[in-house]
Amino acid sequence: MIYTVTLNPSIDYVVEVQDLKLGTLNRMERDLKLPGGKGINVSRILSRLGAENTALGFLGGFTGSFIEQFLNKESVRTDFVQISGDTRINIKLKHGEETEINGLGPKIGPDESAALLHKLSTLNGEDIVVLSGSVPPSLGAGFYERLIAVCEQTGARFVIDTTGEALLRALEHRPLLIKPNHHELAELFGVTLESKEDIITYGRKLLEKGAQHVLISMAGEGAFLIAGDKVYHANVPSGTVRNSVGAGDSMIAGFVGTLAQGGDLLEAFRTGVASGSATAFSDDLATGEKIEQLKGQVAISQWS
Ligand SMILES: Nc1ncnc2c1ncn2[C@@H]1O[C@H](COP(=O)(O)OP(=O)(O)O)[C@@H](O)[C@H]1O
Ligand SMILES: O=P(O)(O)OC[C@H]1O[C@](O)(COP(=O)(O)O)[C@@H](O)[C@@H]1O
Repeated sequence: MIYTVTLNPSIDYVVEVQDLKLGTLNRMERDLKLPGGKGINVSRILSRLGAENTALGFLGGFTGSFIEQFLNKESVRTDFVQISGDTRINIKLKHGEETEINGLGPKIGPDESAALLHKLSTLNGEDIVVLSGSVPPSLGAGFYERLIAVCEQTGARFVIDTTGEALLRALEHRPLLIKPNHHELAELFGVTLESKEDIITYGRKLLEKGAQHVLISMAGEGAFLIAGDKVYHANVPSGTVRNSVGAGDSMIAGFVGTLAQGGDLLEAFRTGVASGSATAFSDDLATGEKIEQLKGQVAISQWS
């Protein structure tokens, strides 16, 4: 079973405004309320791809109820720890470009965090845990390491989608997969990446530091998969971008979901890229049909 962990879920409030003017009244062209948070996005796509999974994490307040009800309507299995605080709202402002304003998230108490750790302690070596998204400040930056320690005790493999120090610290625990985009890769090493060769050089360093598989996504520029001594490149299908929120999570879901269902590495890479692009071309996350439709347009070549 795949378990996604969203420590800091969100209602993604997608708002479209023409000619945004700060400091004055603007009226929305359209708005959309969606369940969000990286792990939840992963679970929604996994379910649409037919990959069995359970969404874990923290939910609370009226915002948490909205998310739980939305996921249940989509038959996404959930087992969230109910908390006293309100789950946050993240604003996704579309005004020609995309501006995101993400909330900090609610306070998580010690009993609440202990309840999540207990849920993870019941897993086993057949399971995959996807740790994804920001950590609410009250849990502390080291909380991902506590979750990883539980995975190591149970034998569950883990995927982590976070950035900076938390990602670097996770590498020595041999994550099954990490997926920084090329900007996050540059920030990780404090360098400017001038070429695709630079991206590969630094992507390989993540493998040397312990990651078993490294996906480097580059938005509309395609993606690299680095595994063992091989590097593969995929182009992205053509299409019109409608909402790229959740594209990275969709890519992770496509990759992990395919592996979990017995697909090989390149099939997983293909499905991951198709899932990311299909979401970018959708208002909400991609449907399974749209992902299948785009898979045929993903060309993969061995880079080295
Ligand atoms: N503009 C785009 N055109 C086509 N596909 C896209 C676009 N933006 C994202 N995608 C797809 O989503 C994947 C992940 O997107 P990216 O923006 O790199 O991740 P993240 O959301 O983690 O930053 C890409 O590899 C690609 O498959
Ligand atoms: O676009 P991505 O990176 O795939 O993730 C989008 C998700 O991440 C979020 O922006 C949350 O990100 P953080 O957890 O890093 O705050 C959600 O609002 C949204 O659903």
